[in-house]
Order: sequence, then C-alpha cells, then structure tokens
Amino acid sequence: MPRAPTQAFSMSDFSSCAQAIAEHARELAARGWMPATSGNFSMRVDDGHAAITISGRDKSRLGPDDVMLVDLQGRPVGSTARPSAETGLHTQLYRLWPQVNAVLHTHSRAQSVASRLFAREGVVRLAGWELQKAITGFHSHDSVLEIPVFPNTQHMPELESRVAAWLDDGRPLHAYLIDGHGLYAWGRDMAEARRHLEALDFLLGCELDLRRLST
Ligand SMILES: CSCCC(=O)C(=O)COP(=O)(O)O
Ligand SMILES: [Zn+2]
Repeated sequence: MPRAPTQAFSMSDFSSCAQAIAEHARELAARGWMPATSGNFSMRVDDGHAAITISGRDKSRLGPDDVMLVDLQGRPVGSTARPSAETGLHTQLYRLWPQVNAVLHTHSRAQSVASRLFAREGVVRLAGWELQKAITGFHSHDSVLEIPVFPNTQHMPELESRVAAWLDDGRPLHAYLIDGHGLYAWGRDMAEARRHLEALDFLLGCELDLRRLST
C-alpha cells in the first residue's frame, strides 16, 4: 500500500516540480552528464515534501511520470515506486536549509575524474577563476571556493554524516563531490542550482586541464 500523505500537499506544485525536473534532466543528460541512468534531481514541493527522480530511470528520456513525492525523511508518499537510492542526501539538504529548493546530482566526466584526483586531499580549492562568481555569495575571482570530496559509500547515512561533520567544523558548504561518483549542487531554485552545477563542472574541467598542461 502506498503511504498516504500525512500532510496536505498541492498536486499542482508537485506537477510543476516534476515537469521542471524532467526538462532539466533531459537537457543535462544530453550533455553526457547523466550516463547509464546515473544522477538524480529533486525539488522541494513544500515544507514537508520533495519531488525526486525514481531510482534507475533513464535521465535522457525522463518525463514527469519518472518523478515521485517523498517526505523530508525520504519516505515515499502516495507511491509504491522506489525513490532515488541517494534520496537521503537530497532530503538532508532540505532539512538543513529552508532556503534550498532544488538539488541536482550528476556524473559528468569532469566531475568523476576530479573527484578521484582530489580525493586524497579531500577538497578541491578553486581560486582565481572569474566563474567562481556564479556561486551565490562569491563576488570576486579573488576568493577561495572549497568543494569537499567525500569518500564514496553505498550507505547514505555515512555520507550524510560526512556532510554534517564538514558543517560542524564551521566550513561553508556550497556543493560537494563524492569520490569516483559525482557532484551534488543545490540552490534556492532550479535556476540557481543549475547555475551552480554548470559553473562547478566548468571549473573542475579547467582544473583538470591545468594539471594536464603542467605535466
Ligand atoms: C547506475 S548509476 C549508480 C547510482 C547513482 O550513482 C545514481 O546517481 C543514480 O541512482 P538513482 O537511484 O537515483 O537512479
Ligand atoms: Zn550518483
């Protein structure tokens, strides 16, 4: 039996989130950032719910029917489908920050390679790039933007603990990489989340190019 909503939600809000998720997923999959069903997208529907991609769906053909509702503990609401295996990482961000309304996770080549290259240091330090200004709160190339790289695991609570520990250390968190896996970025709305994701993918690609050119 699908879990019935314990709290009312607007079907039309869910539908517009599902539509937006599907459109953005197809666009980014067309760039090769979500190969072989990888990646997952979500949007906050209201204070208690998020719309998130169903696990294992082909993101290059994603439609609104490939998106389902969960509560902010990641439990399915009104559906027997299985939400993304990484749902816990999305709902953690919604619980942490009320201003976060969209979370995007992709597996581009630059993200995957950079995650491996910087895993030992545990962080990518971006400095001197004009495009850092695409990240909300950054107003100059003359700043340092730290993107942590967390070890990969199939156990989402472990990753959630890594995120919590980073924040407990008082370090700002704008996005994160998972080693050998991909990138998580988010924003106040889909446009901001996508700008963050695109900027970071570009900057990670530049860092990789610099290393290739300096060997
Ligand atoms: C075949 S991709 C491996 C799982 C993954 O990392 C991912 O992003 C997709 O998982 P989901 O359950 O959201 O389809
Ligand atoms: Zn993934």
